[in-house]
Amino acid sequence: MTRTVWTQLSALSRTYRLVFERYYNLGSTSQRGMDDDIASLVRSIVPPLTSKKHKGQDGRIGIIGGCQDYTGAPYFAAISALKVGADLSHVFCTKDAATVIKSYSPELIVHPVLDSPNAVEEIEKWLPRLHSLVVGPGLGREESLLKTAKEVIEKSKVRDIPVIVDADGLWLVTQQPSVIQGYQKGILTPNFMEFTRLYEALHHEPMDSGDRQRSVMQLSAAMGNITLVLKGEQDLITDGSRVISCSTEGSGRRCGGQGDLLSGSMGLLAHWAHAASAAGKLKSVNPSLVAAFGACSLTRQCNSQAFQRHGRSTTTSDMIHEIGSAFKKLFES
Ligand SMILES: NC(=O)C1=CN([C@@H]2O[C@H](COP(=O)(O)OP(=O)(O)OC[C@H]3O[C@@H](n4cnc5c(N)ncnc54)[C@H](OP(=O)(O)O)[C@@H]3O)[C@@H](O)[C@H]2O)[C@@H](O)CC1
Ligand SMILES: Nc1ncnc2c1ncn2[C@@H]1O[C@H](COP(=O)(O)OP(=O)(O)OP(=O)(O)O)[C@@H](O)[C@H]1O
Repeated sequence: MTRTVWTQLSALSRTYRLVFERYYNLGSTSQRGMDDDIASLVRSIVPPLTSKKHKGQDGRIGIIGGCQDYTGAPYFAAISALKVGADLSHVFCTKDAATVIKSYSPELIVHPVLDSPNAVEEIEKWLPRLHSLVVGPGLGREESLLKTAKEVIEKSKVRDIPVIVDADGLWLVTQQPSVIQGYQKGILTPNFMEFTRLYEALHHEPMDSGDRQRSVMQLSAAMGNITLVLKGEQDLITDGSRVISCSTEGSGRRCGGQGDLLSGSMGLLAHWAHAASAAGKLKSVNPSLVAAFGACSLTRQCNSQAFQRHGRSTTTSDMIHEIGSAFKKLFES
């Protein structure tokens, strides 16, 4: 193990250090142990279900996305947050997408404001009530919508709200990295295509796709050590100082919308992780890494369970049906 790695490890809590020592010392055979150890950190952030709480205390999540072309993506993200355990899930979308999204689910609170002339003010009104924000699922790439998303991210940073940036939100970050650069409660969740675009925009040279671990570390560092999840056969999760991989068994099924399940559930887990950290329950661990690992393993477990039932016909809706039992298996057993 290199000196730099040891130096980084010395700053970590005993629990966290043991996790990484095990990983480095035992090599690939320790992946299972590593997964178990991080899963136990995820378990520690899950708020207990008690009769002492009122509606809203376990999470109020906002999704910025949903336009004429894409209504499924914000729905998948918002309903996933609810199914993981959020109390309220809000979608801020364009006017023509709103009725469609409402018709999918009476559980969601849908605001048809994203293309209104005072969109930022309309959304800002809700920010004090929101615990975290997911920006991008089904947002589209229209200039005015991206400008609104940018201003909402700026306002969320001022309020110190965790912000997950996915899909078209990553298109925005590729054009203007400074919108989220260095924000420690920000998490980016690119697929390989989105990652490559962002990498090349930041580094002004083609990426070496043969060494993804190095590339994710480099991109996170260039983004001010923001947490980054490169999705793929293995999900690579980093905050620029270390890489955790999540390879919970999924399936060969790659239907659209799985990334929305991931970002929606990560929105809630990021809130739980930062709240646990602020309460001293998650010491010396980057809460964003714990949230990211939790959401990746959950998504993949849902994929595996849905595939066992539906095989080739598995869709994201089938995966969403599995959230309850997958979560229980991973984090409550
Ligand atoms: N039901 C709905 O409403 C859904 C709506 N959605 C929403 O759609 C919007 C656009 O999102 P997007 O990801 O489709 O757009 P974009 O970045 O142009 O990528 C497309 C190109 O990238 C490539 N590609 C993708 N993955 C790759 C990989 N791993 N490795 C390599 N290449 C890869 C692929 O290339 P191809 O294979 O076609 O050559 C493809 O051409 C966004 O708002 C999102 O939220 C989705 O959430 C789905 C469900
Ligand atoms: N080759 C793979 N093997 C196993 N799991 C994968 C693979 N590729 C992606 N995944 C899982 O699927 C989830 C979504 O990743 P994906 O690459 O489909 O995102 P996306 O393209 O952004 O999705 P969306 O269709 O919602 O836009 C991730 O949690 C990841 O773990």
